[in-house]
Amino acid sequence: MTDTALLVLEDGQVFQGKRYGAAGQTLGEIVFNTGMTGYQETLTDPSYHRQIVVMTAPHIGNTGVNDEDDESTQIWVAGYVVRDPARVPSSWRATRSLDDMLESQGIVGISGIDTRQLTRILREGVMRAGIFSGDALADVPELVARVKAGEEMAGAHLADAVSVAEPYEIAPKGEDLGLHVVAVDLGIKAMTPERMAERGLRVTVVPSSTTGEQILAMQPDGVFFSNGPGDPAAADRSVGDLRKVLDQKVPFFGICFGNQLLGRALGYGTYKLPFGHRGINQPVMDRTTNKVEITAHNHGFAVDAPLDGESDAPAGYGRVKVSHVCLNDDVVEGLECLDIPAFSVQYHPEAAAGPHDAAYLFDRFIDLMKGER
Ligand SMILES: NC(=O)CC[C@H](N)C(=O)O
Repeated sequence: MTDTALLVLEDGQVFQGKRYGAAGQTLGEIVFNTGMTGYQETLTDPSYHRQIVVMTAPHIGNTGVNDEDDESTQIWVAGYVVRDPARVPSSWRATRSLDDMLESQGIVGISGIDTRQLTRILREGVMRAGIFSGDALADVPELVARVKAGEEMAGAHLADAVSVAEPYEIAPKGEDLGLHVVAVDLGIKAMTPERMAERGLRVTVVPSSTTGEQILAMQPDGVFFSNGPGDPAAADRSVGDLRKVLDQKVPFFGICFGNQLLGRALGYGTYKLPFGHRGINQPVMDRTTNKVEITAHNHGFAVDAPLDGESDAPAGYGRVKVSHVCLNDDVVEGLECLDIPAFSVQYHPEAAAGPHDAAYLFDRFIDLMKGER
């Protein structure tokens, strides 16, 4: 079987490379990630469901993969595009090569791509794409037609496809603060409840289908909505569940998709960014302390809320402040409610992978639950 693979963009542009991971066909929205490290966490982040991920860092796989850094039980990216994969992985933590991990989970990838040129194209706007190798190769017009028949990310509701089937509990590690958080899994990364447990919280992770009433019946001290794939505009059910929590003034914290859902629950709109933020090197201003933090991002949508001053939540939850802003493009990166105990960020304080600058947000959640804000 030939090792040739083709990456085909919806606008008809074609890149030729070599099979990386499994051979076959995959379709998805093609997006780029600017992280220099953390490929294992990226691959297993459920928010990448249905996306083909291009790594802008040229060398991928250098440290192989290990048994500790998965952010969920499987790889979620739809396909993987790299420039120069490591031939010999080297790390004392590695248990296998990245190529092996991709292949064993049937993830179709491509290597040898000029990812710099590709990223310049995607900065004009993300689009649908496909990777084809082995038996899936065909002539280019046929492959473009398959790509165009693929699903769009706008309008996609994907949280239920990645969420857990049954609730599970994570016990506090170290000192028990006696506080219980119900964390709704819309595509949660493993490190998020872990960061809470490390601070002494008891966390019950529940499926995305858990209703607002069911959440409240657990009498939580705080409610958390996780990151997750898909278009927040298609998540009306979760917005309704969240409003039930906000109505009862139960302390709330949201990350990424959870931030977009808080935005929607407050009555703001969301919109699709031209190419999104993905990587572990994104500058964000915390407008409460005026400190700049370097943060981990993975989002293609954002909340449309007034940047300056306080605004009245259109859905009637009192005053809201945009608490964090991305310094690259002024995109809303955090919301803080001033009259109800709720806040959220668009980025990833759990930092897996990524810098730990934003870990204080978990402490803010604890303060909110203790009524100390
Ligand atoms: N990581 C996330 O939660 C992503 C949220 C949403 N799917 C987006 O792309 O913006």
